[in-house]
Amino acid sequence: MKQSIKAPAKINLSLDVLRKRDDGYHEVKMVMNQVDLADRLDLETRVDGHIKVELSEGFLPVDHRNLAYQAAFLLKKRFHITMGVSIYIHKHIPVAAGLAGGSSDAAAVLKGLNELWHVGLSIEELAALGAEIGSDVAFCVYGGTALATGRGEIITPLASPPPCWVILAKPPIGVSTREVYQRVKTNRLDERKAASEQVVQAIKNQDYAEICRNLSNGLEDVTLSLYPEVKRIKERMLDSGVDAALMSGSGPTVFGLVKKESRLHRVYNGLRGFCDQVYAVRLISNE
Ligand SMILES: C[C@@](CO)(OP(=O)(O)O)[C@H](O)COP(=O)(O)OP(=O)(O)OC[C@H]1O[C@@H](n2ccc(N)nc2=O)[C@H](O)[C@@H]1O
Ligand SMILES: Nc1ncnc2c1ncn2[C@@H]1O[C@H](COP(=O)(O)OP(=O)(O)O)[C@@H](O)[C@H]1O
Repeated sequence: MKQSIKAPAKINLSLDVLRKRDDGYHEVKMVMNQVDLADRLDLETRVDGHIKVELSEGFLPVDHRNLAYQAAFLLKKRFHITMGVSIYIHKHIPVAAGLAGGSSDAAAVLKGLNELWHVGLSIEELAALGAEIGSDVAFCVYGGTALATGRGEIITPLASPPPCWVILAKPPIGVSTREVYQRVKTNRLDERKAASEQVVQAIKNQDYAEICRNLSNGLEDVTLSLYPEVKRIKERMLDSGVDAALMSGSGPTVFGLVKKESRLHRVYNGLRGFCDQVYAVRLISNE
């Protein structure tokens, strides 16, 4: 049995780092939204019980270090599945970019194998399993737009924001999420607490301008000071005429929101001369 499934990237419209926890993670509050830049995964069941991962490009491990492999392995072990799976990942999302490409691959495998292996788990159960793989996987299982709390694994679905274009610019560096969290200054956390609430409210009101005014990421200062080229891309993005710009997750991808399609080409072309990986995509709406 075969299945082809999309694994979309995400952006963080807000990311409040509330406090450091005793388990080493940080308590966060984030508004996340998927965008239509996606990997595609072809899954095919195997009777020999093995899990095999192949990739369209050669820079990622295909063994237990691959998050797609981990998802299949976890489901197989937890539910004593005898079948195996071949997973072919057509990689389109830049890696270690703050776009949750790996997490989304893991979520797609969980959802795909839940059907192909007839496991019969609910979305909540799949998200709980996903959280064992990484903090962003639960959101990727739900998809669309959501508020994420805890270490990012407690998901409350939200209405979709008003439609707009999203320009993504990814500088040619990889960022360690762990390092960025380690460098966040905890004494500045409380004053940022309100940003996600404002974004949630603006989404409820379908107020695009208010969403733009409240974009905020508590990890941005850390990555911008470590990598000045990310700061330059954000400045360039703002100069090019986007409505608002912010770094996604731990970076280094910077995204800009653009309402008017007539402005999109100018923004896109302005950034293309400056950065090799630029994408013009849309927000994905909740079904
Ligand atoms: C920053 C965010 C925002 O959406 O995304 P990315 O930049 O990775 O896309 C996430 O919080 C990243 O989630 P994810 O990439 O799944 O992180 P994990 O694998 O769970 O954790 C990697 C490391 O980041 C740190 N970490 C992660 C999540 C969290 N709430 N607090 C943390 O301190 C921990 O040191 C952990 O060891
Ligand atoms: N299928 C996968 N796709 C992308 N990255 C993966 C995958 N499996 C494991 N990884 C590892 O996960 C880490 C985070 O990747 P990714 O999810 O793309 O970035 P981010 O967490 O910044 O959004 C990378 O260091 C990468 O080596």
